Parts: sequence; C-alpha cells; structure tokens
Amino acid sequence: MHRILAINPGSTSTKITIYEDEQLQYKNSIKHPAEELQKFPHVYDQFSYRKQTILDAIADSPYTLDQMDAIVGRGGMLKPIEGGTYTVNNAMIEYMKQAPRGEHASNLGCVIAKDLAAQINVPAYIVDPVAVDEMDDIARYTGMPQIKRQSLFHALNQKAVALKASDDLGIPYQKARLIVAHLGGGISVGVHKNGRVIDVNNALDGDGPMSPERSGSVPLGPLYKMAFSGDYTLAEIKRMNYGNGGLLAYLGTNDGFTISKRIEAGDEEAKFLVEVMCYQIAKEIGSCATVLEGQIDAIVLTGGLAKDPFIVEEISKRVRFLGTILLFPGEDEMEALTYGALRVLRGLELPKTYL
Ligand SMILES: Nc1ncnc2c1ncn2[C@@H]1O[C@H](COP(=O)(O)OP(=O)(O)OP(=O)(O)O)[C@@H](O)[C@H]1O
Ligand SMILES: CCCC(=O)O
Repeated sequence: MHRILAINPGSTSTKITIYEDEQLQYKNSIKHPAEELQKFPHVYDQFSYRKQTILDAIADSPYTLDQMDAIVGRGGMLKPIEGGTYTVNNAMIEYMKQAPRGEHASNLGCVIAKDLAAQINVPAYIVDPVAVDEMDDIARYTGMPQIKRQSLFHALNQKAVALKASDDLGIPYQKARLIVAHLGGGISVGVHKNGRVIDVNNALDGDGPMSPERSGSVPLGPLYKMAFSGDYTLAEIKRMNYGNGGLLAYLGTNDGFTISKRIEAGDEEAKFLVEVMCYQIAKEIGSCATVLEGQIDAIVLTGGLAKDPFIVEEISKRVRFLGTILLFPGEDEMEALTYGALRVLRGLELPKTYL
C-alpha cells in the first residue's frame, strides 16, 4: 500500500488529500483570506505561510507527515515540458523562484512538495503541470513572426479525463483521437492525438473561448487602440483579459450557480451571454475537429460548467454532428495527482526528469 499526500495550491485555497492507494482517506481545503495573501508581493513568497497551514492541517488529521510514502504537488508555469509525472528537482525550484513565465498559485506545488518530502526522506513529484507542451509545430505559428502560440492549459484534468475516456472507449490513450473541453473558471479545448495534446488554446492569455472570468480571444485592432489610449494601465487591461473578463465583466459574477439561477428566474441577458460563451466553445471544438481531419473518437466535456445541463446542451447541439460526446463533469485534480504518483510508485511509468 502507498500512502500519498497531494498538495494543490490554488488562488484562494490550498487543497490537500491523503490517499492510501486509490482510496481517499483525508481531504482539506485550506482557505487563504485575501488579506493574508496580499501581504506577499510574489507567489513564491507565500511558501512558508502555505507550508505551515498544510502542516497545521496534517496535525489536525488522523495522520502524521512521516507516515507518507510520497508527496505530490500540482506543477506550475515551468518551462514547456511533455506530460507525465516528474521528480521534483532543484532546477524546478530555481525556475519557480524566478517565475519567468508568470505567477500562478500552482508554482508552489513543487516547492512545498520537495520541502516536506525532504523532511521525511521520500520522493516528491509533480504531475501534468499547466506548462505541459506537446503542441505540433504547425500549431505554434501566428501571422506575427514575433508571437508564437503557447501551450498553457488545464493539463492535469485534461489528461486525467482523456485517460478515463479512452478507457471507456476501449482505446489505448496512445492511439485515441479526442477533443477535450475543460470548462472551468478558465476554459481550454485541447486536441489529444496518440497520447499528446497537439493543439490547445492558451487558457491564461486571451486565446480561445471566453469563460466565466476570462475574455478569451478579442480582435487585436480595438485592443491595441485601447492599450495605447492612455485611459488604462497595463494591469487594468490584463484584468479585463484574466480575472475580470468573460461572464464576470458582463454579469458581475463568475459563479455558474448564480448565473444558472438567474437564467431560471427569466434573466434574458444572462441566458444570452451563456449562449455566447457556449457558441464560442462549440466553435473552438469545431476548429479542433479540423486538426483531427474529422477522425474523432470522442468529444469530452469536463470541468465545473459541464455539470450544468443548459451549458452541455448549448454546446452539444452544435458539435453533436462530429461524433460521440462524453461527459466527465467537474474535475478531480487531487485524484489525478495521486494517480500520477501511484503509476510511478508501482513501476507502471518511469518518473521524468525536468531539465
Ligand atoms: N452544478 C453547477 N452548475 C452550474 N455551474 C457550476 C456547477 N458547478 C460548478 N459550476 C461553475 O463552474 C465554474 C468553474 O468552477 P470550478 O470550481 O470547477 O473551477 P475552478 O477550479 O474555479 O476553475 P478552473 O477549472 O479553471 O481551475 C464556476 O463558475 C462554478 O460556479
Ligand atoms: C491554465 C490552466 C490553469 C488555470 O486556469 O488557472
């Protein structure tokens, strides 16, 4: 039996779980009040604070740290790397200190995992970080030689549900042709072909469909006029893209439950804007279908918004003609982290080395 502590630092909380093999034994979502996190200029500076909250939570659990066989953290904005389970090493930690690709709460996953694992002399891993990059070269190009498309997406959940979908279809993931749409606070739609995500929208940087709180793609001309108008700071424009964009910008909330209740109560504006978001998601799926030249084993809808039947139907009615639609509502990043570590601990996969 393998006992695994998984750590998933998010923007407002740090989730931890303890599994014994596939069995969840303990979970805790440690909330971090905004006033606490605001004290730290950079995500990396939250290391000691978040680590201590995790140690406090473990002290309140039925377990002690030294009972763990491995510690796995969510991986962050690392250099572009292929998917899989990686042993946490110093190169990773140094990269996260500098964070040249940006600050994301998950940057701390590897740092905390390594520190705690070193205390008890067990391995530390990360699994399928947001920086997973398996894109075909042709997908990287834009019409501006100065700008290349980047692969930054919900790799952990996308890969986990793609494995489950392949299993359900009876096809090995290494041979499957899937379009996976992760519908969360951010939205990413990835083309999975023969075990690799060969194209995907950058969910963090104004690429793809709008989401509950992100703008997705917008026309460039009006954007650069706005950027140079002198009316906005760079930080304000960034917030319009990430954090305050999408449904939140129109409706004042990014909460799918609230929006769904508003629609049920007859709010036509809310209904129309959700239709707009679903239209954009369906268009993105349609463009992914061309990448697979129409040979699609399944379209997979996952993430929190895939729990909403209205949203599922709005997307499905436009993409049904492409083939089978499989639903994996919600996400289980803790399970995905744990299973990634388990595959390595059981010798089913070799851990990869981050260079
Ligand atoms: N049953 C549901 N009905 C409607 N909306 C829902 C439901 N469950 C979750 N949502 C909405 O789905 C969205 C994403 O929530 P979720 O907690 O899955 O994602 P997140 O972790 O915040 O974001 P991300 O998936 O991008 O990491 C939120 O707007 C949430 O309110
Ligand atoms: C890029 C995927 C992770 C996120 O949406 O924060």
